[in-house]
Amino acid sequence: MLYFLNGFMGSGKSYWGRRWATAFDLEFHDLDDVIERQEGMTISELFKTKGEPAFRRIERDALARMCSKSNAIIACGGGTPCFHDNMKRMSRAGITIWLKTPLEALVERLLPELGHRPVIAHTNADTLAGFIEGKLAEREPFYHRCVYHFYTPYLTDENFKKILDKCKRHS
Ligand SMILES: Nc1ncnc2c1ncn2[C@@H]1O[C@H](COP(=O)(O)OP(=O)(O)OP(=O)(O)O)[C@@H](O)[C@H]1O
Ligand SMILES: O=C(O)C1=C[C@@H](O)[C@@H](O)[C@H](O)C1
Ligand SMILES: [Mg+2]
Repeated sequence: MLYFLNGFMGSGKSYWGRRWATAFDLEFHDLDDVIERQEGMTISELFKTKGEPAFRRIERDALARMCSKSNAIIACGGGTPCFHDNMKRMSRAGITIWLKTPLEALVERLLPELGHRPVIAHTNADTLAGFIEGKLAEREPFYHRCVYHFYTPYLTDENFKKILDKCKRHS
């Protein structure tokens, strides 16, 4: 089975994905890392040199390739479910999970990282929270389409294990 972790930047997709893959013996793929390796540049450089629409096409194609894997956790990019037919594709290929994180935690985690995240690079300590709030309003309808919603302050390994066990019972 394939498990797709979705959610806003800084919600912990890479953190939990890596951790659960190790704990439950699954492959782990981080879509942003896959793209950076393939393109030979960072996501920030990709946004600068090719622009966001080109990045979104590269992201769509990388996701499509991930969908042919099995027994893996895929940590998606923060915008992945919001572009092209990515949400539909993930829903068809496996289990979609939304990692929902409070605004305050996102601000605290993202503030030191502005330089590595092109979507928020233009913000600062005064404008980041407002910008995230607006983006979340835009993106939550997509995240809501995930089958499972995990509120990250209370998240444990056991939450993911329950999904794994359910999938095993149904396979
Ligand atoms: N439960 C947690 N405990 C401690 N640190 C955490 C936890 N969840 C996330 N973090 C930390 O918060 C930061 C952001 O998490 P992470 O990089 O996993 O987010 P992401 O959802 O993959 O973001 P992006 O979409 O930008 O790739 C990292 O420094 C990570 O180590
Ligand atoms: O939220 C977003 O749109 C993004 C999140 C990151 O994971 C990267 O995929 C990229 O920086 C875009
Ligand atoms: Mg990540």
